[in-house]
Amino acid sequence: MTSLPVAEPARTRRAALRLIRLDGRAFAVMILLNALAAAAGLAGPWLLGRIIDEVKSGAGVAAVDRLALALLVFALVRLLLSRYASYVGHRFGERTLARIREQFTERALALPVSAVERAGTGDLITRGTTDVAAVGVTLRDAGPEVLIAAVQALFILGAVFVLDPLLGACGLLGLIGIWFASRWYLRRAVTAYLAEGAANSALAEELAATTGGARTVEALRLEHRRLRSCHDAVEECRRTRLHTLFLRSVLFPIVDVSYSVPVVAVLLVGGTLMMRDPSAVTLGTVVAAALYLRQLSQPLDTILEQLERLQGSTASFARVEGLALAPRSAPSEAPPVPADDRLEVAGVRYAYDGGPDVLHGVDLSIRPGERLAIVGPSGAGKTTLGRLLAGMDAPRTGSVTVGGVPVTGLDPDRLRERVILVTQEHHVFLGTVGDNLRIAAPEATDAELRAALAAVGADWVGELPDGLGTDLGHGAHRPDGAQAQQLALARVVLADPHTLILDEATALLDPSTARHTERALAAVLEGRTVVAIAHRLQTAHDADRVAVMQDGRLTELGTHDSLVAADGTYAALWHTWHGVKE
Ligand SMILES: Nc1ncnc2c1ncn2[C@@H]1O[C@H](COP(=O)(O)OP(=O)(O)OP(=O)(O)O)[C@@H](O)[C@H]1O
Repeated sequence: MTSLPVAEPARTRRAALRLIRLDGRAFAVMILLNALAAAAGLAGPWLLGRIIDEVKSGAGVAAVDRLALALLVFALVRLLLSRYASYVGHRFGERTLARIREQFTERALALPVSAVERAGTGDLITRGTTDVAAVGVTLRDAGPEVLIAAVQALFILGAVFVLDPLLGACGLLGLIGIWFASRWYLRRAVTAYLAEGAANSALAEELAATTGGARTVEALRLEHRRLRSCHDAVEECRRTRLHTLFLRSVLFPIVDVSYSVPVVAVLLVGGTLMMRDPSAVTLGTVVAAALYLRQLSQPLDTILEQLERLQGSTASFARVEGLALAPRSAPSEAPPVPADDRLEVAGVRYAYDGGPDVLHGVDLSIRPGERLAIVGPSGAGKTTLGRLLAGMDAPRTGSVTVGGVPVTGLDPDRLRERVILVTQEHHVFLGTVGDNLRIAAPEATDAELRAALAAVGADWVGELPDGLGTDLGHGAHRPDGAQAQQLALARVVLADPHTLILDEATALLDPSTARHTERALAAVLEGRTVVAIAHRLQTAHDADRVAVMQDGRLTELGTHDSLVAADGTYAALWHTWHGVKE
């Protein structure tokens, strides 16, 4: 399985800056308001210092009252400013998250089917849900909180330096412990938390597999083996959790002690200075500086707490942004128009994900209106050729063209009008019956939808409470396998392609469903070019021509009768199958 790309750090940074620029005004207002709130917060300790000095110098109650009132006013101003700042910040976060979601949906829809198939839909879903949500939380909470805390910490340190540069230097020196401890921690935390997350996922997977397959486990007496693997998974969870706990148990005590160090240093140095020369520094200044440094623990705590989250969501954002690096399916400018409906395969070689070639130079010309069956042993390359014919993948070398134009060069709408691959997977989308059908023909009228449903024998739609307007899916009408297939085939009728690539759509169905589908299919095939990847030789017998594939090569091509007469591989297959039938 090949994962979808992940953006490298420089690209992730550029994308983040682009998002900020798109809502630059709100971002600037948020920063400004936070800075003002932080500045208002600085008044508290300074005013307290002033009160102490006023009391010491014997000033009256009125002076102290004035300072106390100012203290109250600044506290109120700070509260209002920071409230408004977080309101602006949250709005900025939600708008940006909406932008990321829209961009993600756009990019996901532009991905070629082959890229999603190779990465597994799980990867795309995790990026679209867990990763986008993690980025959202960061944008709304962690990001602004860290910014606010950083501004506050800077202002507080600045204030101590303004009060007295020597006391400021003492405060700064006291913080060195935090700097080293957090660097030590952050270097190890990412891997440790990733390992813990992976161990949790593995345990969940083990438990789900054991409970989901309980009957099989019981029938095959696998209890001991399952218990052992669950036990191993639990043990790994414990081990990784203990490691992250150890990291925290080192960091937090050091940080807690380090918060007190600058305060103690300021009190010691300030006290010594005062005793030596009372005019050098006042008691109020020393107390204010100590209070400031005490206040510093709050923003620093926030920064440390959120840094981890920021690291996690940076990884998430790199995965979300990585989608931009995936190949896009639709060609952008002036898509070419096919001259006619002839499908040509010329010198096609194909390899999955840089592996060995599984098609080794296939040439095939399919006439409009013809029915061609492709047969061959399992792994011969029939499905791969079918996917290339339907434009779901491009050949490594050689070409697959319709009317002279490469099928992968057609835009999706035009390709849908030309070639459609019909497989056994029939997805029913959330929405009404009409919505499910209009995917293939957005402009179709209700009458056209009904005609398509009638063509595939989907009479059941007429009996639904709201007909075409009936909701399908959870909590609404849930179509069974046969009905889902009829909807898929009605979509094909509506798209009206001239060529159908049929991956033996009925081969894996139960007999009653298969009967229904075969009737519907016969109606759909009428008047079209059909390339059937045949698992049953009856399909080959009924076709105009049969192509035999072996080991990625087209080894025989001709009518059923001529191939039987030629007495080659097809004849042998036919006789074996016929023999088995009789
Ligand atoms: N997604 C994939 N990744 C890597 N190799 C693949 C993939 N799908 C098919 N192959 C390989 O390509 C070769 C051709 O497979 P393909 O499915 O086209 O054969 P097939 O004739 O359709 O077989 P079957 O009748 O079993 O469906 C096989 O060797 C198969 O293992």
